[in-house]
Amino acid sequence: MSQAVHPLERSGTASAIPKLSVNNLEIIFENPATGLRTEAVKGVNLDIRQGEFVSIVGLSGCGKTTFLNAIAGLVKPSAGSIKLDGKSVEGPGPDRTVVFQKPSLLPWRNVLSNVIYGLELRGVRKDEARERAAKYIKMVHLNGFEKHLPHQLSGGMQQRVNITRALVCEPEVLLLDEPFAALDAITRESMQNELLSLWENTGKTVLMVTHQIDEAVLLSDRVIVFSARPASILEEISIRLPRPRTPELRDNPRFDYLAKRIWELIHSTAEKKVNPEYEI
Ligand SMILES: Nc1ncnc2c1ncn2[C@@H]1O[C@H](COP(=O)(O)OP(=O)(O)OP(=O)(O)O)[C@@H](O)[C@H]1O
Repeated sequence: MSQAVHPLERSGTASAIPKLSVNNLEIIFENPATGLRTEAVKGVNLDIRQGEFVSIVGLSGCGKTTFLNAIAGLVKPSAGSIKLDGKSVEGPGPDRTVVFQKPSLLPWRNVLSNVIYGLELRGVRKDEARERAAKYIKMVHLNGFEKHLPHQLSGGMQQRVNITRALVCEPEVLLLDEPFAALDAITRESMQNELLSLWENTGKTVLMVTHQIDEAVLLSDRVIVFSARPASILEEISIRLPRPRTPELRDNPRFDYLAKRIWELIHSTAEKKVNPEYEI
């Protein structure tokens, strides 16, 4: 198998400064009605390089989405810091886009119009917006469906529009929260392949939350295993498998070994006792 050049090397942007830098992150939710607190994230330190593909796995409810939302600027850290290109993240910004599990398309807008919506909000000229949208719609093989309304698309196609809508804004960092969870196995596999080729073509930095261990191994440069809540990093696993990655890689014994290792780590943390909430 030929070894593809990693987007990081191809772009020539390898730098000592991480793209994203999370330091001692702590997130505690407070319920104003009861005064009870839920500690979701505790003491997370993580650096992500430009062009890296990193996945986060962990038990349900451990704090993965909270962590991703903090990087998106949607959740405020209780302590610690998040830096993007060395600058503190204080809220949402055009440099980051989140793709959630459920497509949130505007039902009255067709595919093209949904894809260019974010560009309209950013004041991008109409002709430029259409040109950019056409490029990404083609990349995800949705050309021919530009005039379809969301309800005229399958779930997988809707999620492709959702991802296209995020990509067309050309964010520096793409944040994916279980983007393929609602899809059947076959559609999921084809979406994983599309995501891989999009990532290879665009060189974006990707941070993805997933419950699918094999998906994390197949796509990522690194898999971060979170502990039970409050999320802390249990282990970082480098995925040294050749690229381009194809589904056949699942037959590679190394793939099996890595997936089993991650599974064991998650399993080990399931034994940990978790307090649902504690009083201030
Ligand atoms: N807005 C909020 N207010 C209060 N508590 C919250 C809030 N959002 C999340 N939590 C709590 O934080 C903890 C972590 O939730 P989070 O959604 O980050 O977990 P997760 O790992 O993404 O779970 P899953 O894999 O099931 O999606 C949970 O105990 C949850 O109840």
